[in-house]
Amino acid sequence: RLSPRTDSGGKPRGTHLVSQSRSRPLLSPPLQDGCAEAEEAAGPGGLSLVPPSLPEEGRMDLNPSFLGIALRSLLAIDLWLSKKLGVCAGESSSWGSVRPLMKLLEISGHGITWLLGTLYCLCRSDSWAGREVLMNLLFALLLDLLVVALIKGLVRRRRPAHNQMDMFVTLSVDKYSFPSGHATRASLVSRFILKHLVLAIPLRVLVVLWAFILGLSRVMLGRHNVTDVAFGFFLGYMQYSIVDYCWLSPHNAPVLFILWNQQ
Ligand SMILES: CC(C)=CCC/C(C)=C/CC/C(C)=C/COP(=O)(O)O
Repeated sequence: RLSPRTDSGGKPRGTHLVSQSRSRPLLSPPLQDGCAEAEEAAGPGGLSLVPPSLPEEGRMDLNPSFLGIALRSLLAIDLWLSKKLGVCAGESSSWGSVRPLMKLLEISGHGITWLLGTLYCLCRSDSWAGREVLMNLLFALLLDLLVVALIKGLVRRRRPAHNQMDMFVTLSVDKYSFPSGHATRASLVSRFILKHLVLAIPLRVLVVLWAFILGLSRVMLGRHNVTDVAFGFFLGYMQYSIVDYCWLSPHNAPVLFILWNQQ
């Protein structure tokens, strides 16, 4: 049933759907007391104009904002595309045979791999310059874990239904999918490497390719929706700017470097 939406002065502002049934609403929560009269006034099952006494919960807006429509459309496209691209989500999926390779890629971008690798290199490093870069990489990785955990805990977006939760070592917030921690790490680390390591062009291309394929593999494995990965890339890129801005050096963080030197 359609009824006019009114402002506080009783002037019509838009149109709402009102539930047909009082006991079991079709599109909205149960109608409250004030709505009963509105239903009576509407008569049996027709299009009608009712008085402005409907509570907000009993209405469904039929003229949402442009932003609302755009966001809903984006979400629908995101879910549709993510499902289509989730070709390695299970062994029986169309690309199920490449799943082990995708899981290998997953480990290459895992937090533990990068933390342990950086700590190992830090222990082996015998130059101040090397130690400075690695100390900042460690800081970047920890910052990334913290930021991603905070956002995942706040947003609480569920992982896609077709995902199998068989990931290598996860934190409790990793049951959520927005943003992709692998994507943030991939873009943060690759930007870091490109800035601080002197590499030949083919190796630089390989670093960018690794980050891109790692992001894509998250969707192909069914771990994430496309928007989780896209936002993850953006977030990781921005996180590097924070690391660059707060760059730790023996001048601004002498204690850190002296302590490490005594290990
Ligand atoms: C120091 C410390 C808290 C280490 C924890 C390392 C760890 C277990 C990180 C989890 C990495 C992970 C599985 C992230 C999830 O990635 P998504 O791409 O699936 O969001």
